[in-house]
Amino acid sequence: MTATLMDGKRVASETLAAAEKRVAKIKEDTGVTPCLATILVGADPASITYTQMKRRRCEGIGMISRKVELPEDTTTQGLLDVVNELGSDPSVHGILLQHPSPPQVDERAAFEAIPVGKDVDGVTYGSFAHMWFGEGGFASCTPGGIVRLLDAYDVPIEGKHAVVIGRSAILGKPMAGLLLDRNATVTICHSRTQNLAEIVKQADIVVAAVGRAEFVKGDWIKPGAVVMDAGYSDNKGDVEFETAKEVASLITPVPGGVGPMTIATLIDQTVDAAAKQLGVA
Ligand SMILES: Nc1nc2c(c(=O)[nH]1)N[C@@H](CN(C=O)c1ccc(C(=O)N[C@@H](CCC(=O)O)C(=O)O)cc1)CN2
Repeated sequence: MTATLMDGKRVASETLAAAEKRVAKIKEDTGVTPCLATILVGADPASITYTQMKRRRCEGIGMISRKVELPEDTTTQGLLDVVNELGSDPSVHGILLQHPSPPQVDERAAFEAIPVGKDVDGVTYGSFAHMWFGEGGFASCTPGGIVRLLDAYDVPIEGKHAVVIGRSAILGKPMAGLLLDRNATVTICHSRTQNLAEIVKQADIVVAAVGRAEFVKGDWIKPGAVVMDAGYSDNKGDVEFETAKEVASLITPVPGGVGPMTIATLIDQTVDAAAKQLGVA
């Protein structure tokens, strides 16, 4: 069997096309243009690329992108001042703080300064709690994008065994919560899990979010399983793609799979936030 590739680029551009129509309608109804503020602290090359991509996608669908770039030596208080100002600015509907921040910054404190209604990146305790309790709220963007991609390919989730490899706050943990909310039976594994290969072998849906290139081997995959690869380091996935694609039924490539869905989800959630704040939801 050779797997069908899940085209995240195509699904992301469909999501953005639908968001563009909603942006035009919001402008027509309210005279206000939805705005996402992106905050980048320091000059990590990958983070520069990702924030540029986010801003371009915003502008490409007629939204305003407010660019905030802070120096590498920014203090926690300096960052909090910026986040608080954006949080109380009614012309800003969503706030994204690019992760990772430099080590001297208390990134958690900065995330928590984002008002939940503007947390379109789904990084605050409040957003996580809403999601975990199945009460909606903004999803962390990569897990949210993965669920959207599964839906776009009509992958059944309910009752299926989903194995999530990775337990980070913006990836593995929210991924497990979103799949649980869709009635999957979820197992969370990580780099210290014993018998990892045997557990992955039982999965109908595998989400690789461990942050290590080609960590998940093709011979761990059950024939016919759906493989979602959330890895993004140096355009290499967390799954050994060449061997896994011979066993899986559906698989995401890197690049062109989950990555584009992360950004499309961020933009779509910003449009949701703007509509809600402007009373046209
Ligand atoms: N505040 C956040 N920080 C980070 C997040 C996040 O969701 N919120 N996720 C990652 C990085 N990331 C977004 O920020 C991200 C990574 C990769 C891609 C992507 O589209 N990759 C492309 C290839 C990119 C290229 O051509 O260079 C792909 O997979 O096709 C989007 C977003 C960490 N930080």
